[in-house]
Amino acid sequence: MNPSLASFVAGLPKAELHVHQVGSASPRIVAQLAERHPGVVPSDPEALAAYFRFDDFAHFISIYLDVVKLVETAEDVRLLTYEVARDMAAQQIRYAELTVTPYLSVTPELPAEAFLEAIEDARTGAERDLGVKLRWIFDIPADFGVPAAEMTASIALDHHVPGLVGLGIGGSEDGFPRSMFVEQFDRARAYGLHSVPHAGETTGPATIWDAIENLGAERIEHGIAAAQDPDLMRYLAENDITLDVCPTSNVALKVVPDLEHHPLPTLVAAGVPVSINTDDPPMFGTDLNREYAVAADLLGLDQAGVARLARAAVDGAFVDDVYKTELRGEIDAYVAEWNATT
Ligand SMILES: O=c1[nH]cnc2c1ncn2[C@@H]1O[C@H](CO)[C@@H](O)[C@H]1O
Repeated sequence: MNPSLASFVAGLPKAELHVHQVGSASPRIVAQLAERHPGVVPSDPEALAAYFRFDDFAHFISIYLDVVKLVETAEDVRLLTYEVARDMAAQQIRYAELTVTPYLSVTPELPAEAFLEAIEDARTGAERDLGVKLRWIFDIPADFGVPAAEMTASIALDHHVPGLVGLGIGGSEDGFPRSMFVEQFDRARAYGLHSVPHAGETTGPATIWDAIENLGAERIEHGIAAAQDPDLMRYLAENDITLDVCPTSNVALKVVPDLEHHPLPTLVAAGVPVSINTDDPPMFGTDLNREYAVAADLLGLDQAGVARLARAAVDGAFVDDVYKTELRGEIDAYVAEWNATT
Protein backbone atom coordinates (compact mmCIF):
# COMPACT_ATOMS: atom_id res chain seq x y z
CA MET A 1 0.00 0.00 0.00
CA ASN A 2 1.30 3.46 -0.75
CA PRO A 3 2.35 5.56 2.26
CA SER A 4 -0.37 8.12 1.67
CA LEU A 5 -3.14 5.50 1.77
CA ALA A 6 -1.54 4.01 4.91
CA SER A 7 -1.60 7.36 6.68
CA PHE A 8 -5.18 7.93 5.49
CA VAL A 9 -6.17 4.60 7.10
CA ALA A 10 -4.24 5.35 10.29
CA GLY A 11 -6.22 8.53 10.93
CA LEU A 12 -9.59 7.29 9.69
CA PRO A 13 -12.19 6.94 12.48
CA LYS A 14 -13.18 3.28 12.49
CA ALA A 15 -15.57 0.76 14.03
CA GLU A 16 -14.69 -2.88 14.65
CA LEU A 17 -17.35 -5.57 14.84
CA HIS A 18 -15.43 -8.84 15.15
CA VAL A 19 -12.70 -8.91 17.77
CA HIS A 20 -12.33 -11.27 20.73
CA GLN A 21 -11.63 -9.93 24.22
CA VAL A 22 -8.87 -12.32 25.31
CA GLY A 23 -7.58 -12.60 21.74
CA SER A 24 -6.91 -8.84 21.80
CA ALA A 25 -4.34 -9.00 24.57
CA SER A 26 -1.21 -7.39 23.12
CA PRO A 27 2.29 -8.63 24.09
CA ARG A 28 2.37 -5.71 26.54
CA ILE A 29 -0.87 -6.87 28.21
CA VAL A 30 0.06 -10.58 28.07
CA ALA A 31 3.42 -9.78 29.69
CA GLN A 32 1.63 -7.94 32.52
CA LEU A 33 -0.78 -10.85 33.05
CA ALA A 34 1.91 -13.53 32.68
CA GLU A 35 3.92 -11.80 35.38
CA ARG A 36 0.92 -12.00 37.71
CA HIS A 37 0.31 -15.64 36.76
CA PRO A 38 3.62 -17.19 35.68
CA GLY A 39 3.57 -20.62 34.05
CA VAL A 40 2.12 -21.58 30.70
CA VAL A 41 2.27 -18.48 28.52
CA PRO A 42 5.63 -16.83 27.79
CA SER A 43 5.92 -13.15 28.66
CA ASP A 44 9.01 -12.42 26.55
CA PRO A 45 7.86 -10.79 23.25
CA GLU A 46 9.96 -13.03 21.00
CA ALA A 47 8.92 -16.24 22.72
CA LEU A 48 5.34 -15.00 22.58
CA ALA A 49 5.53 -14.38 18.82
CA ALA A 50 6.72 -17.99 18.36
CA TYR A 51 3.98 -19.23 20.71
CA PHE A 52 1.44 -17.42 18.49
CA ARG A 53 2.36 -19.36 15.33
CA PHE A 54 -0.44 -21.81 14.70
CA ASP A 55 -0.40 -25.18 12.94
CA ASP A 56 -4.14 -25.12 12.35
CA PHE A 57 -7.47 -24.06 13.87
CA ALA A 58 -7.41 -26.71 16.63
CA HIS A 59 -3.93 -25.64 17.71
CA PHE A 60 -5.11 -22.03 17.81
CA ILE A 61 -8.05 -22.91 20.06
CA SER A 62 -5.79 -24.75 22.52
CA ILE A 63 -3.42 -21.76 22.74
CA TYR A 64 -6.41 -19.40 23.08
CA LEU A 65 -7.65 -21.42 26.04
CA ASP A 66 -4.20 -21.15 27.66
CA VAL A 67 -4.22 -17.38 27.33
CA VAL A 68 -7.74 -17.35 28.84
CA LYS A 69 -6.20 -18.91 31.97
CA LEU A 70 -4.07 -15.78 32.44
CA VAL A 71 -7.24 -13.81 33.10
CA GLU A 72 -8.15 -15.03 36.56
CA THR A 73 -9.24 -12.21 38.78
CA ALA A 74 -11.67 -9.32 38.39
CA GLU A 75 -8.69 -6.99 38.23
CA ASP A 76 -7.19 -9.08 35.37
CA VAL A 77 -10.47 -8.75 33.45
CA ARG A 78 -10.64 -5.02 34.04
CA LEU A 79 -6.99 -4.47 33.08
CA LEU A 80 -7.25 -6.60 29.93
CA THR A 81 -10.41 -4.91 28.70
CA TYR A 82 -9.36 -1.36 29.46
CA GLU A 83 -5.90 -1.87 27.92
CA VAL A 84 -7.45 -3.38 24.79
CA ALA A 85 -9.47 -0.19 24.46
CA ARG A 86 -6.26 1.83 24.81
CA ASP A 87 -4.77 -0.06 21.84
CA MET A 88 -7.99 0.62 19.91
CA ALA A 89 -7.85 4.35 20.66
CA ALA A 90 -4.32 4.48 19.22
CA GLN A 91 -5.74 3.19 15.93
CA GLN A 92 -8.64 5.64 15.87
CA ILE A 93 -11.15 2.89 16.62
CA ARG A 94 -14.11 4.75 18.08
CA TYR A 95 -16.52 1.87 18.50
CA ALA A 96 -15.99 -1.85 19.03
CA GLU A 97 -18.20 -4.83 19.66
CA LEU A 98 -15.97 -7.04 21.74
CA THR A 99 -16.71 -10.77 21.70
CA VAL A 100 -16.55 -11.96 25.30
CA THR A 101 -16.77 -15.60 26.44
CA PRO A 102 -18.14 -15.53 30.00
CA TYR A 103 -18.30 -19.34 30.09
CA LEU A 104 -14.48 -19.49 30.03
CA SER A 105 -13.90 -16.60 32.44
CA VAL A 106 -16.53 -17.07 35.13
CA THR A 107 -15.33 -19.51 37.83
CA PRO A 108 -16.10 -20.17 41.50
CA GLU A 109 -13.30 -17.68 42.28
CA LEU A 110 -14.65 -15.14 39.78
CA PRO A 111 -18.46 -15.24 39.93
CA ALA A 112 -20.62 -13.77 37.18
CA GLU A 113 -21.43 -10.63 39.18
CA ALA A 114 -17.75 -9.79 39.72
CA PHE A 115 -16.89 -10.55 36.08
CA LEU A 116 -19.74 -8.35 34.83
CA GLU A 117 -18.75 -5.55 37.18
CA ALA A 118 -15.15 -5.71 35.89
CA ILE A 119 -16.12 -5.43 32.22
CA GLU A 120 -18.58 -2.65 33.04
CA ASP A 121 -15.88 -0.76 34.89
CA ALA A 122 -13.58 -1.10 31.84
CA ARG A 123 -16.39 -0.11 29.47
CA THR A 124 -17.27 3.10 31.26
CA GLY A 125 -13.58 3.93 31.78
CA ALA A 126 -12.75 3.35 28.10
CA GLU A 127 -15.52 5.67 26.97
CA ARG A 128 -14.70 8.34 29.55
CA ASP A 129 -10.89 8.33 29.32
CA LEU A 130 -10.14 7.02 25.84
CA GLY A 131 -13.16 7.96 23.73
CA VAL A 132 -13.73 4.31 22.78
CA LYS A 133 -17.31 3.09 22.94
CA LEU A 134 -17.42 -0.63 23.80
CA ARG A 135 -20.33 -3.02 23.36
CA TRP A 136 -20.38 -6.76 24.14
CA ILE A 137 -21.25 -9.86 22.21
CA PHE A 138 -21.31 -12.84 24.59
CA ASP A 139 -20.33 -15.96 22.70
CA ILE A 140 -21.00 -19.61 23.39
CA PRO A 141 -17.79 -21.64 22.95
CA ALA A 142 -19.30 -24.38 20.79
CA ASP A 143 -16.79 -27.07 21.81
CA PHE A 144 -18.20 -27.02 25.34
CA GLY A 145 -21.70 -27.86 24.14
CA VAL A 146 -25.16 -27.10 25.48
CA PRO A 147 -24.08 -26.66 29.14
CA ALA A 148 -21.84 -23.78 28.01
CA ALA A 149 -24.72 -22.33 26.02
CA GLU A 150 -27.01 -22.54 29.05
CA MET A 151 -24.49 -20.85 31.31
CA THR A 152 -23.80 -18.12 28.73
CA ALA A 153 -27.51 -17.46 28.28
CA SER A 154 -28.10 -17.31 32.00
CA ILE A 155 -25.21 -14.88 32.59
CA ALA A 156 -26.54 -12.73 29.76
CA LEU A 157 -30.24 -12.86 30.54
CA ASP A 158 -30.46 -13.19 34.33
CA HIS A 159 -28.32 -10.11 34.99
CA HIS A 160 -28.54 -6.53 33.91
CA VAL A 161 -25.59 -6.22 31.52
CA PRO A 162 -25.16 -2.68 30.22
CA GLY A 163 -23.54 -2.71 26.79
CA LEU A 164 -24.58 -6.25 25.89
CA VAL A 165 -25.92 -6.22 22.31
CA GLY A 166 -25.68 -9.76 20.99
CA LEU A 167 -25.29 -13.48 21.45
CA GLY A 168 -22.68 -15.36 19.39
CA ILE A 169 -21.04 -18.74 18.97
CA GLY A 170 -17.26 -19.23 18.74
CA GLY A 171 -14.85 -22.13 18.63
CA SER A 172 -15.25 -25.15 16.37
CA GLU A 173 -17.95 -25.59 13.73
CA ASP A 174 -17.21 -29.16 12.67
CA GLY A 175 -19.40 -31.43 14.79
CA PHE A 176 -21.17 -28.46 16.40
CA PRO A 177 -24.09 -27.44 14.17
CA ARG A 178 -25.36 -23.95 14.94
CA SER A 179 -28.85 -25.38 15.48
CA MET A 180 -27.54 -27.10 18.65
CA PHE A 181 -28.03 -23.77 20.38
CA VAL A 182 -31.45 -22.85 19.05
CA GLU A 183 -33.09 -22.72 22.49
CA GLN A 184 -30.58 -20.25 23.91
CA PHE A 185 -30.78 -18.09 20.79
CA ASP A 186 -34.59 -18.10 20.92
CA ARG A 187 -34.47 -16.83 24.49
CA ALA A 188 -31.79 -14.25 23.77
CA ARG A 189 -33.64 -12.92 20.73
CA ALA A 190 -36.89 -12.69 22.67
CA TYR A 191 -34.96 -10.67 25.26
CA GLY A 192 -33.83 -8.27 22.52
CA LEU A 193 -30.30 -9.44 21.83
CA HIS A 194 -28.98 -9.62 18.27
CA SER A 195 -27.93 -12.94 16.77
CA VAL A 196 -24.31 -12.94 15.56
CA PRO A 197 -22.78 -16.43 15.39
CA HIS A 198 -19.52 -17.55 13.81
CA ALA A 199 -20.25 -19.65 10.72
CA GLY A 200 -18.46 -20.52 7.51
CA GLU A 201 -14.95 -19.95 8.88
CA THR A 202 -13.78 -23.58 9.12
CA THR A 203 -16.78 -25.30 7.46
CA GLY A 204 -18.84 -24.72 4.33
CA PRO A 205 -21.88 -22.63 3.38
CA ALA A 206 -24.30 -25.10 5.01
CA THR A 207 -23.25 -23.80 8.45
CA ILE A 208 -24.11 -20.25 7.38
CA TRP A 209 -27.55 -21.36 6.16
CA ASP A 210 -27.96 -23.18 9.49
CA ALA A 211 -27.13 -19.96 11.38
CA ILE A 212 -29.59 -17.95 9.31
CA GLU A 213 -32.46 -20.44 9.27
CA ASN A 214 -32.24 -21.69 12.84
CA LEU A 215 -30.72 -18.81 14.79
CA GLY A 216 -31.98 -15.83 12.79
CA ALA A 217 -28.39 -14.61 12.33
CA GLU A 218 -28.31 -10.86 11.60
CA ARG A 219 -24.57 -10.75 10.98
CA ILE A 220 -22.14 -13.64 10.50
CA GLU A 221 -18.65 -13.76 12.01
CA HIS A 222 -16.29 -14.71 9.16
CA GLY A 223 -18.84 -16.30 6.79
CA ILE A 224 -16.22 -16.51 4.05
CA ALA A 225 -17.49 -19.92 2.89
CA ALA A 226 -20.47 -18.03 1.43
CA ALA A 227 -18.23 -17.34 -1.58
CA GLN A 228 -18.78 -20.99 -2.59
CA ASP A 229 -22.56 -20.56 -2.81
CA PRO A 230 -24.03 -17.99 -5.22
CA ASP A 231 -27.57 -18.43 -3.82
CA LEU A 232 -26.29 -17.71 -0.33
CA MET A 233 -24.38 -14.62 -1.49
CA ARG A 234 -27.58 -13.37 -3.15
CA TYR A 235 -29.51 -14.04 0.07
CA LEU A 236 -26.95 -12.15 2.20
CA ALA A 237 -27.00 -9.20 -0.20
CA GLU A 238 -30.80 -9.05 -0.43
CA ASN A 239 -31.28 -9.35 3.32
CA ASP A 240 -28.45 -7.03 4.26
CA ILE A 241 -26.65 -9.60 6.39
CA THR A 242 -23.10 -8.36 6.96
CA LEU A 243 -20.15 -10.75 7.06
CA ASP A 244 -17.58 -9.64 9.63
CA VAL A 245 -14.47 -10.72 7.73
CA CYS A 246 -10.93 -11.04 9.16
CA PRO A 247 -8.51 -11.71 6.27
CA THR A 248 -5.21 -12.20 8.13
CA SER A 249 -6.86 -14.50 10.69
CA ASN A 250 -8.02 -16.77 7.87
CA VAL A 251 -4.46 -17.11 6.57
CA ALA A 252 -2.95 -17.51 10.07
CA LEU A 253 -5.39 -20.35 10.87
CA LYS A 254 -4.87 -21.86 7.41
CA VAL A 255 -8.54 -21.72 6.44
CA VAL A 256 -7.39 -20.02 3.22
CA PRO A 257 -3.96 -20.82 1.72
CA ASP A 258 -2.82 -17.20 1.30
CA LEU A 259 -4.21 -13.69 0.85
CA GLU A 260 -4.30 -14.03 -2.95
CA HIS A 261 -6.86 -16.79 -2.53
CA HIS A 262 -8.97 -14.92 0.01
CA PRO A 263 -12.65 -14.83 -1.05
CA LEU A 264 -13.21 -11.19 0.00
CA PRO A 265 -13.23 -9.93 -3.65
CA THR A 266 -15.77 -12.61 -4.64
CA LEU A 267 -18.07 -11.62 -1.76
CA VAL A 268 -17.83 -7.91 -2.52
CA ALA A 269 -18.37 -8.48 -6.26
CA ALA A 270 -21.60 -10.32 -5.39
CA GLY A 271 -22.84 -7.34 -3.38
CA VAL A 272 -22.53 -9.03 0.03
CA PRO A 273 -22.16 -6.43 2.81
CA VAL A 274 -18.81 -6.91 4.58
CA SER A 275 -16.99 -5.30 7.45
CA ILE A 276 -13.22 -5.60 7.96
CA ASN A 277 -11.90 -6.78 11.32
CA THR A 278 -8.95 -8.33 13.16
CA ASP A 279 -10.44 -11.28 15.15
CA ASP A 280 -7.47 -11.71 17.58
CA PRO A 281 -4.99 -9.06 16.45
CA PRO A 282 -1.76 -9.76 18.40
CA MET A 283 -2.19 -13.51 17.97
CA PHE A 284 -2.21 -12.98 14.20
CA GLY A 285 0.40 -10.21 14.20
CA THR A 286 -2.03 -7.64 12.89
CA ASP A 287 -4.15 -4.65 13.83
CA LEU A 288 -7.17 -2.99 12.27
CA ASN A 289 -5.14 -0.51 10.21
CA ARG A 290 -3.27 -3.40 8.70
CA GLU A 291 -6.50 -5.28 7.91
CA TYR A 292 -7.80 -2.19 6.10
CA ALA A 293 -4.56 -2.14 4.09
CA VAL A 294 -4.97 -5.83 3.27
CA ALA A 295 -8.57 -5.25 2.19
CA ALA A 296 -7.60 -2.19 0.10
CA ASP A 297 -5.01 -4.33 -1.63
CA LEU A 298 -7.37 -7.25 -2.26
CA LEU A 299 -10.14 -4.99 -3.52
CA GLY A 300 -8.00 -2.40 -5.30
CA LEU A 301 -9.42 0.46 -3.23
CA ASP A 302 -8.38 4.10 -3.06
CA GLN A 303 -9.15 6.51 -0.18
CA ALA A 304 -12.82 6.77 -1.11
CA GLY A 305 -13.10 2.97 -1.21
CA VAL A 306 -11.45 2.57 2.17
CA ALA A 307 -13.80 5.17 3.66
CA ARG A 308 -16.70 3.10 2.28
CA LEU A 309 -15.36 0.10 4.23
CA ALA A 310 -15.31 2.17 7.40
CA ARG A 311 -18.93 3.26 6.78
CA ALA A 312 -19.98 -0.36 6.15
CA ALA A 313 -18.81 -1.29 9.65
CA VAL A 314 -20.91 1.54 11.08
CA ASP A 315 -23.91 0.35 9.05
CA GLY A 316 -23.57 -3.17 10.47
CA ALA A 317 -23.09 -2.10 14.10
CA PHE A 318 -25.67 -2.91 16.78
CA VAL A 319 -25.84 0.62 18.11
CA ASP A 320 -28.43 3.37 17.97
CA ASP A 321 -28.93 5.52 14.88
CA VAL A 322 -28.00 8.73 16.68
CA TYR A 323 -24.53 7.37 17.38
CA LYS A 324 -24.22 5.91 13.88
CA THR A 325 -25.00 9.33 12.39
CA GLU A 326 -22.39 10.90 14.65
CA LEU A 327 -19.70 8.39 13.65
CA ARG A 328 -20.54 8.67 9.94
CA GLY A 329 -20.24 12.44 10.36
CA GLU A 330 -16.77 11.98 11.85
CA ILE A 331 -15.73 9.80 8.92
CA ASP A 332 -17.12 12.31 6.40
CA ALA A 333 -15.37 15.22 8.12
CA TYR A 334 -12.06 13.31 8.12
CA VAL A 335 -12.39 12.53 4.39
CA ALA A 336 -13.28 16.16 3.57
CA GLU A 337 -10.33 17.45 5.59
CA TRP A 338 -8.01 14.94 3.91
CA ASN A 339 -9.19 15.93 0.44
CA ALA A 340 -8.82 19.64 1.25
CA THR A 341 -5.22 19.27 2.42
CA THR A 342 -3.79 16.75 -0.06
O1 LIG B 1 -11.55 -17.09 14.82
C1 LIG B 1 -12.12 -17.60 15.80
N1 LIG B 1 -13.05 -18.57 15.60
C2 LIG B 1 -13.69 -19.19 16.61
N2 LIG B 1 -13.48 -18.90 17.91
C3 LIG B 1 -12.57 -17.94 18.19
C4 LIG B 1 -11.87 -17.27 17.17
N3 LIG B 1 -11.04 -16.40 17.76
C5 LIG B 1 -11.21 -16.50 19.08
N4 LIG B 1 -12.14 -17.44 19.36
C6 LIG B 1 -12.53 -17.80 20.73
O2 LIG B 1 -12.10 -19.11 20.99
C7 LIG B 1 -12.82 -19.65 22.07
C8 LIG B 1 -13.18 -21.04 21.66
O3 LIG B 1 -13.80 -21.77 22.61
C9 LIG B 1 -14.00 -18.73 22.30
O4 LIG B 1 -13.75 -17.95 23.45
C10 LIG B 1 -14.01 -17.84 21.05
O5 LIG B 1 -14.52 -16.57 21.37
